[in-house]
Amino acid sequence: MSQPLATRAPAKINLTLHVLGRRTDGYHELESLVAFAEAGDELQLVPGPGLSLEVSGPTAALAGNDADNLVLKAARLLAERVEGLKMGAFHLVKNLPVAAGIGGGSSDAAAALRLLAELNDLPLSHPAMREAACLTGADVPVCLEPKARMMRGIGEELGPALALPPLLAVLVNPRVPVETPAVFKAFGLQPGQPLDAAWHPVLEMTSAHSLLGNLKAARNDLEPPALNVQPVIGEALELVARTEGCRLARMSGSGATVFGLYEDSQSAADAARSILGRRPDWWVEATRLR
Ligand SMILES: C[C@](O)(CO)[C@H](O)COP(=O)(O)OP(=O)(O)OC[C@H]1O[C@@H](n2ccc(N)nc2=O)[C@H](O)[C@@H]1O
Ligand SMILES: Nc1ncnc2c1ncn2[C@@H]1O[C@H](COP(=O)(O)OP(=O)(O)OP(=O)(O)O)[C@@H](O)[C@H]1O
Repeated sequence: MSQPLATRAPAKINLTLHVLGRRTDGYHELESLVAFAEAGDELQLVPGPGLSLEVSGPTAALAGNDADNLVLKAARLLAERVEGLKMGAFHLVKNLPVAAGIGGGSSDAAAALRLLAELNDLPLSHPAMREAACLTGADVPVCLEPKARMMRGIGEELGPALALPPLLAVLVNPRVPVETPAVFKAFGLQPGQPLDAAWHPVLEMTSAHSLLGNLKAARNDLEPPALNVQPVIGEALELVARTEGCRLARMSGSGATVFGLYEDSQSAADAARSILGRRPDWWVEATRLR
């Protein structure tokens, strides 16, 4: 039997997210500074005939039918574009909350593409790889090489990888799923409607302190509509903002996950402990962002 290949599918965090308008096809033009956490799912591929998926882990039951899993969708889309693509049996260990604004399914799909690239000696920059990523979902391209960068368009325009200063975060999810289309709908733009919301920062990467200054001047435009869809997000934001040493509390993606940023790992660890003390049933992770 061939050796299994393995990779981690880290949570995606939208440090900023500005909506620039709605295209006539209904999708929204975005501008987002994206980073990645240490927390994530784990994906393994045992090379062999055919394509299959087994899912286990704490949040496996919430991820829907295996047949509809984005891991299989991405693999099929790549197989349609690369003749004789070698595949195999995927095993996904699902740790991340589902429908949580941290791109769990997208990161899993991107991880599947990375493993197939490795197995087939394909570069990640191969056009078939990029196409399969875009067609799987808007957040998949940025997850393909999970490093901090600017993301534009509907998610397909990626800036160069950025070396972030140490950013210590706490991720908090109230374990309430929030569906992305419902939040975009609540944002309320008509197809074809532009918005004047561009954010062209000169990112200050020399220290966490200076980058935090940039981040504070930005927003997540999906926060107000997500709060309408799921008011518990407001509670999570308040709880995080009130922790000792919290420099910024914001929602990621379309929610409901909220992150707090801290200048040192002790403050982040203390904040995570304090939030979990108050909400023992919530998902809370202290993590560095890259
Ligand atoms: C909000 C973000 O998480 C920010 O990173 C992403 O834009 C969402 O990415 P995603 O979940 O991978 O999105 P998809 O699965 O491709 O699309 C789900 C739905 O979200 C809406 N959608 C998504 C991305 C985008 N730029 N504009 C949209 O309007 C569309 O209604 C679409 O039907
Ligand atoms: N591998 C997967 N992990 C999680 N959900 C999956 C997966 N494959 C398909 N799904 C489906 O995708 C939907 C969105 O789940 P996901 O966790 O990716 O959302 P999200 O974190 O809000 O994503 P995003 O931040 O990209 O909007 C769920 O309703 C789920 O049924």
